[in-house]
Amino acid sequence: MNILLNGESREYPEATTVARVITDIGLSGKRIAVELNKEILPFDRYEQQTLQDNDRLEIVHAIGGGQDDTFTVAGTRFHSRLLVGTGKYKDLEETRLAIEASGAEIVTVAIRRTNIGQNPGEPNLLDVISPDKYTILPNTAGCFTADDAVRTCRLARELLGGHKLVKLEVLADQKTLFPDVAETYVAAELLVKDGFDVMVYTNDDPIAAKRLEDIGCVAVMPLAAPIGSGLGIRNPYNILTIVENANVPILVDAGVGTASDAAIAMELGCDGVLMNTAIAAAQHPVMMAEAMRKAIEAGRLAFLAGRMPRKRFASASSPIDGLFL
Ligand SMILES: CC(=O)[C@@H](O)[C@H](O)COP(=O)(O)O
Repeated sequence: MNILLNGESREYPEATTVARVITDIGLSGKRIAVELNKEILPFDRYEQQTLQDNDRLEIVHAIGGGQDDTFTVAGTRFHSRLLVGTGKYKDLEETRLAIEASGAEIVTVAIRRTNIGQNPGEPNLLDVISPDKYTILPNTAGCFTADDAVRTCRLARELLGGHKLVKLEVLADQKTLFPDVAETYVAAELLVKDGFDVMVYTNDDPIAAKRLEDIGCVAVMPLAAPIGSGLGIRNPYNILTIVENANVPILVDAGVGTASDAAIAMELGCDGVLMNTAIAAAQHPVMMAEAMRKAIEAGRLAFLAGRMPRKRFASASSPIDGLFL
């Protein structure tokens, strides 16, 4: 039988249990949580769970602030579930400090608006955000057609020496900056055929999200609200449906305004959140970057822990049943 362990295929000659896989990879005895086919099995509840052919098992070390709680995009594992942009900062030093405080490992760069080598002689973002330290995620912000977006990704690939991971966004109009989903499909198909690993920005529409996954995108990134609006998650039920249907990482992208918005995205089961304005436009960007890092970790842990069911009526916090009064 075959299982997918943290995104990698693993063969077993016969049916096996989660406990056996954990022993095989040297983690027995540790307090961990696992995700089986997107469902969290916290702590010790997975032990005797028998795996089926093609089950997807993610190992999640939840204890200790998510130190080893990783997610995988295009075969690379990342510890930080917070992805950040580089626009709207006062200067490059503030950009550097905020990104450092965010703990982000993936940093997105608008190729049409940021110099990463295409304008020699001008300040180069890569001098402060080094590709040796961060995974640079070129994005196609400012592209309104599939052709433009594909051309921009190819330019990024040249500038970054064969880099395959890109964030595709094809926008429909200046006022809303909502994605043009039809053009996004076309661009995604062309880029996937051309060998790119495509993380794709889209509406909070479960049908569009699934279609982009089927096209071969390595991650799907539904908006929380319009880019730069800071309105937070407008449609949590759609985000939840997208997460439940997905076989690739789902990252909320755009419209987050403050730390609680980021935590809600994580509590809904998203794999991560990408944001820019909420940090860069805060009164204290570096402080907000740290708040966002903590919110992402707290939201993730709350998701793993599993929230209590909502109830319509009260139930006493200190039950007296069984007490002799
Ligand atoms: C930086 C980037 O890629 C933006 O296009 C992204 O969508 C972020 O949006 P916010 O600025 O609303 O966080």
